[in-house]
Amino acid sequence: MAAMALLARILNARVSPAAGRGGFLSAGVSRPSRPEGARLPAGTRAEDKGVGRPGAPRAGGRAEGPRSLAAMPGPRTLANLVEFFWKDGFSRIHEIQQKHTQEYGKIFKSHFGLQSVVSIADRDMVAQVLRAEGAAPQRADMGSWQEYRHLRGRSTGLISAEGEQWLKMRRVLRQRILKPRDVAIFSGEINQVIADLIKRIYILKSQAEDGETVTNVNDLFFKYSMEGVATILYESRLGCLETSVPQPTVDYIEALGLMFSMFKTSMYAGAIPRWLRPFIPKPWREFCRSWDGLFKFSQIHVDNKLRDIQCHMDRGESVSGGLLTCLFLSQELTLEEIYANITEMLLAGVDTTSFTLSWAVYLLAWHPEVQQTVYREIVKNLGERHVPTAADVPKVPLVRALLKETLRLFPVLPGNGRVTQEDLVVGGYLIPKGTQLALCHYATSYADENFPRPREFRPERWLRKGSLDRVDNFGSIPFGYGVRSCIGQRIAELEIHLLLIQLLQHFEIKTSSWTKAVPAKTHGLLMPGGPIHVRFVNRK
Ligand code: HEM
Repeated sequence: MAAMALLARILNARVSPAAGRGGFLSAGVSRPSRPEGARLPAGTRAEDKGVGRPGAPRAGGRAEGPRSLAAMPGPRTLANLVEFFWKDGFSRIHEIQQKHTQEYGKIFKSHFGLQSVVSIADRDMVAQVLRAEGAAPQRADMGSWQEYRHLRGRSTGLISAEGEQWLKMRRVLRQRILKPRDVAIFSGEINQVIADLIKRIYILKSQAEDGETVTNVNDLFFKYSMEGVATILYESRLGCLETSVPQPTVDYIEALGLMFSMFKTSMYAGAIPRWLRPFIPKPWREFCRSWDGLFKFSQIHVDNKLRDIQCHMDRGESVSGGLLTCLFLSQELTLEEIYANITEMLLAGVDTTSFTLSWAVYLLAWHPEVQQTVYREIVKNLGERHVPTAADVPKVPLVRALLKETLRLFPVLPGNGRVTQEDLVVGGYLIPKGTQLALCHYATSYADENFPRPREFRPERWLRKGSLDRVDNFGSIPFGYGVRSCIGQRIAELEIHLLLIQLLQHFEIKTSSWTKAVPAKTHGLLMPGGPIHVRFVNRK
């Protein structure tokens, strides 16, 4: 299914190859103290080794300047075109990150037509770029998103907005959903959705040939994620987990599907200059059509809720509620801003969560010993049938570790983007203001120096050994970092933690004769490259 594909398109498609052979153990990111200096071979300069400040005098006394982008290694335009368009590199962006990192090193430059992108596949450089960001970081050029909104008289939402407009909306939403305690109040609603999902699993099992296998679990988790996030965003149920799904919900799923199926087409929508549109109209037309569908759906549900609130107010009753109610009553956002943000959050919150759940279940099925350890912790600390709430999650650290390890192995957004807002020196190179950076999270997630035995599924690597132990690691930041990080992180975590606990309480998840090894593929997001089939065996 589709959703966050467009955000991911922006974030990933620009993530091409990453760079420079070996070399950069740690690289400084700082504002350049002077313009481009003399060029030295990569790996020989002080700041390449992370031991010099740009512009600082070297041991011999002469100040050494950063190298220019022209000196940065990277794949040539033609090689990139062949890789992406001829060899369908768009579905292997995650692998290409690793390949290019090996070929060119941890910082490298790629060209896509007129645009060049600097890719960074080093944990410390990523950390320093993100720590150096200003008040309103920019992820990528959102011109086509903004143009659609302008055309239809719509507002931008958090994903598509920039500058002051973004800051204003982020400030409002941050107060409501950014902290775990803000979203803890939704445990009850999410648990109702989980109860429906578990009922659905029993129904699907009863229809299965072997009485246990659920085929294509992502279909199920897509419905769960959509229902879960909509419960929070719209404060109402959509009926995704019912046997017969209501028509507007079916229409919305189709609009998402359209966006997903035309992933490449929609990429071109932004890339094709306006003057060419009369000659190649399809990408832009489809892009608008799918946004029309997504906005329409959100508007129907937001309006329903607002009418309901208005009725209560007209009767003089006091009104309280969740996110939408608060947004409406506080009047900090205009109605158009509410529509736009709810639309973009729904778009961002469905596939991301469902792919992560699919991978978690896949990993548990293939690693029964890990599953058993997690299950034992749940039974010991929560009990066999205790319905958990957010307050219970810290009592089962292995469940949190399971999610972190799943997202390390399968980061839904294998790469992220930033446009530099001032000149920076990264890895010894001067990166001018306005450069598109691609942060290669997939490559850093699989780097030995960040995660020993990186291919192994070992949730316990995320457990803290003591209260002072820190397991944060910029090698794996699946929700991003800093002021522009994922606003829905706590919602996603709540949905995933509560569901994993209850799934394991009810079922032992096992492979079946239909279960195959499923590779990851990039289709905007990093997703299962084939259907995942597993058995849900009832616990005694
Ligand atoms: C496993 C689930 C999820 C993952 C892995 C994920 C990951 C991400 C990442 C990596 C970013 C970019 C952060 C950055 O640039 O630093 C992002 C942005 C965003 N996410 Fe999520 N996300 C998930 C679920 C959700 C959910 C459930 C929602 C909504 C309820 C959501 C809403 C957003 C929004 C609105 C943005 C843009 C924020 C901004 O620009 O201010 N995400 N997400």
